[in-house]
Amino acid sequence: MARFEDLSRIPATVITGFLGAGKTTLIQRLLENPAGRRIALIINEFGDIGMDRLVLDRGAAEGVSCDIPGCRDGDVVELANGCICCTVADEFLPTMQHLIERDDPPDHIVIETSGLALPKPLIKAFQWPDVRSRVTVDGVIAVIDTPAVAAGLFADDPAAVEALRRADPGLDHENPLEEVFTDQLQCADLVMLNKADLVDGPTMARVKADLAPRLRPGVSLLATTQAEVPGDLLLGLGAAAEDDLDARPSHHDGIDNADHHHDDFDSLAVEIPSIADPAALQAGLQKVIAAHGLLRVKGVLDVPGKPMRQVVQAVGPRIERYFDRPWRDGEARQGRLVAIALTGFDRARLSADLAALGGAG
Ligand SMILES: Nc1nc2c(ncn2[C@@H]2O[C@H](COP(=O)(O)OP(=O)(O)OP(=O)(O)O)[C@@H](O)[C@H]2O)c(=O)[nH]1
Repeated sequence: MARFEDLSRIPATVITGFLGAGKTTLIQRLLENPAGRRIALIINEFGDIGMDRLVLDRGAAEGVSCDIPGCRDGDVVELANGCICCTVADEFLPTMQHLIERDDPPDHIVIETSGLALPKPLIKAFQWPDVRSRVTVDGVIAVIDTPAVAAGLFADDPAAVEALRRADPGLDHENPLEEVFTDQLQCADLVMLNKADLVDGPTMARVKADLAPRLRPGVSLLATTQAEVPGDLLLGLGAAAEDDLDARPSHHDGIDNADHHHDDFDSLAVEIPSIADPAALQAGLQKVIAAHGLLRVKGVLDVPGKPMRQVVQAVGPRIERYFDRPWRDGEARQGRLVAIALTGFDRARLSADLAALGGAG
């Protein structure tokens, strides 16, 4: 792949990847080690609730900055109205325009798409004349949850998928997870096989061998743990993806964005009272995740007597908890959990089950 810096335009890196694959982790790495670049970040959330801000916004004013060294006021912009590809005109383009017209424009723009977003409509937005003259898509990075892929989470009936693929990569899959996953793979300039620590060597080799034929020619697969990768490798790919859209097939080529299938997924948030025993909550959450088939849970907890808030992260059945930062002065110590699942779950029951976890601790 040609590497060049088009100095007349600001490079933008689009980070895609299914829910919980490690996109936010990658962004933390990039912001901590920006390789000398001033990076502006656009975050896109699924649903109304800014979940990633929970992780990234660790200290500063709401949604405008974070406390990672080098991150300036206004460098983090959050688009919280659902799928970025549906809000391009209303939210994304004005945000881009604002960033590039600043007196001190960033050296690089990083866009984290929601784990359920199809990347191609977003890249198409870079063809918008005002944006195209000032910004180029330097590269599309797909972050992959390797253990989830190894466990077959995204697989439809393999024979049917294979037949579809041979016939037309733009055809719908039966499984909406597979559909999002395939679109993200086919749009990528670089694929990170993240969570390498959770699979053994032969499994990683198998996933690599399975995915390689599904990528566009020349796209590399990179095994990573905690999205650890040199910033220089990610930023500066020089892909100019907006000029190359036809080579990136999508399930929704030729389909009006308004029609696309984000209604396959839904989110729900509940407030959780102070929790003295987060381990008990975790055990309960494990059961709720299994009972409702939740794809992703993220949130914060208030543990009485602790100055720090506790973050809860669940990707499928795997749950992580850690204290990330002190509650701020004047900040309500309010716990909350956000869950994402395939549409069709019993909202009332899930809501009750999650709320009941508040009694667990
Ligand atoms: N074991 C392991 N855990 C990881 C790795 N990378 C990320 N995680 C964990 O996986 C969870 C999800 O990571 P995120 O970076 O929030 O994932 P994301 O893609 O931004 O998730 P969404 O915002 O839901 O789309 C967190 O608990 C991370 O700590 C890794 O390489 N190994």
